[in-house]
Amino acid sequence: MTDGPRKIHVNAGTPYDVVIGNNLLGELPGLLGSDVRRVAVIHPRALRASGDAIRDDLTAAGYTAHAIEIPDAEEAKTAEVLAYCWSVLGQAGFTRSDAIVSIGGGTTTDLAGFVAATWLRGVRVVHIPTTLLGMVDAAVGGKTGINTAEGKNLVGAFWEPAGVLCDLAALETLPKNDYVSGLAEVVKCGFIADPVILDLVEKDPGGAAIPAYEHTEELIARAIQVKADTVGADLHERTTTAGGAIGRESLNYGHTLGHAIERVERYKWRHGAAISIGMVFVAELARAAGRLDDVTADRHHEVLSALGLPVSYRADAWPHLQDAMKLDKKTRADRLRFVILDGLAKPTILEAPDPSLLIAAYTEIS
Ligand SMILES: NC(=O)c1ccc[n+]([C@@H]2O[C@H](COP(=O)([O-])OP(=O)(O)OC[C@H]3O[C@@H](n4cnc5c(N)ncnc54)[C@H](O)[C@@H]3O)[C@@H](O)[C@H]2O)c1
Ligand SMILES: O=C(O)C(=O)C[C@@H](O)[C@H](O)[C@H](O)COP(=O)(O)O
Ligand SMILES: [Zn+2]
Repeated sequence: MTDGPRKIHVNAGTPYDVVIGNNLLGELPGLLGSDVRRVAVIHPRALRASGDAIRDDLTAAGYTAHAIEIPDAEEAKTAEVLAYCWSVLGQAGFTRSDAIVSIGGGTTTDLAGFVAATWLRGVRVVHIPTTLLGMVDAAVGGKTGINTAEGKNLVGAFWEPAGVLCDLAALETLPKNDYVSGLAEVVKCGFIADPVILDLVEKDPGGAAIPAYEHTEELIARAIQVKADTVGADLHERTTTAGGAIGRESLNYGHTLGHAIERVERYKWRHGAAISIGMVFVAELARAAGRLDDVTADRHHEVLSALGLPVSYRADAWPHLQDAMKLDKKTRADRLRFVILDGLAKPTILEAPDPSLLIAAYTEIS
């Protein structure tokens, strides 16, 4: 008897499943539903062959299918690429009963999800993430959007997929630094909610850094479960209170500084590399604020650097980073708000920390 694919249910606004396994394309027509006639398959340049193959399968199954090629990586998350996709849909006569399929990494699912959210005010979308980061994070939970010159993900919408298909074979062609970048989000889930993830990575960090690791599927499933539970409880990121109860904002652990680094680097860095530094920074911030114990704070630097992720950044960049952090989505009025840990798996918000604490924390990582 062979094991079937694993399914993680996301009980958010419109419930759906994240399917993890191999050869999952047979599930696609069921997720598209019976009304759909036209399908646009949005893929990055690097996955042209996969995008074309899905388009051809859909055509053979009776759909009118189009492949829309977008740039690789962050170059896809722009207003120009968004407008290009809208024009293809318009020329192909896409109606509200038609659908988008995304196949690619988090940049593709973010862009394609936003295309789906905005075309005719919303059409069905199915994500087929092909990076580790896409599988464990970007394709799940309905955050979609693009970057602007002023900051990361500044324009977007919550738009949930009808389903997510994680074909593990896709990870075999992923460059190693892209795979390791995805591990940063996996480790994030370990720190904010599921420390077993940290144990599994620390057992053999060199092994964990490649998809053939014996615990890869468990790491992926655990990280998706953290994301599913979190967005299921607070889809629209509304429940965090000044009193310390924290909802979806916990998934932004390490992202306040991380997104600022991405902007300073003009979106040339991988997201996971930037948030790795961001997580070490907030661990130091929490330690400096007397909120986090030394063992847990040190563990950030240890586990992330053991995976080959960056844990420090240029000292002279601090003024630019401070500037970029002002536009973080968690900021309220002029008050910066950081997700920190009060202990392992105890995320909370540190509101408007004293500038001396911020400088102390940045000094530790620069
Ligand atoms: N919406 C969310 O909740 C959410 C969560 C986390 C991250 N994100 C976003 O995700 C983005 C990062 O995603 P990413 O790390 O997947 O990067 P990515 O989408 O840029 O993919 C990395 C590179 O790998 C290529 N690629 C993708 N799959 C491949 C495969 N199987 N084989 C070979 N090459 C492949 C891509 O074309 C790209 O060049 C960031 O923009 C980040 O902001 C969004
Ligand atoms: O899903 C969430 O919520 C997250 O914060 C997950 C993050 O890993 C992700 O990078 C997300 O895109 C960041 O969202 P943003 O609202 O800070 O742009
Ligand atoms: Zn992220």
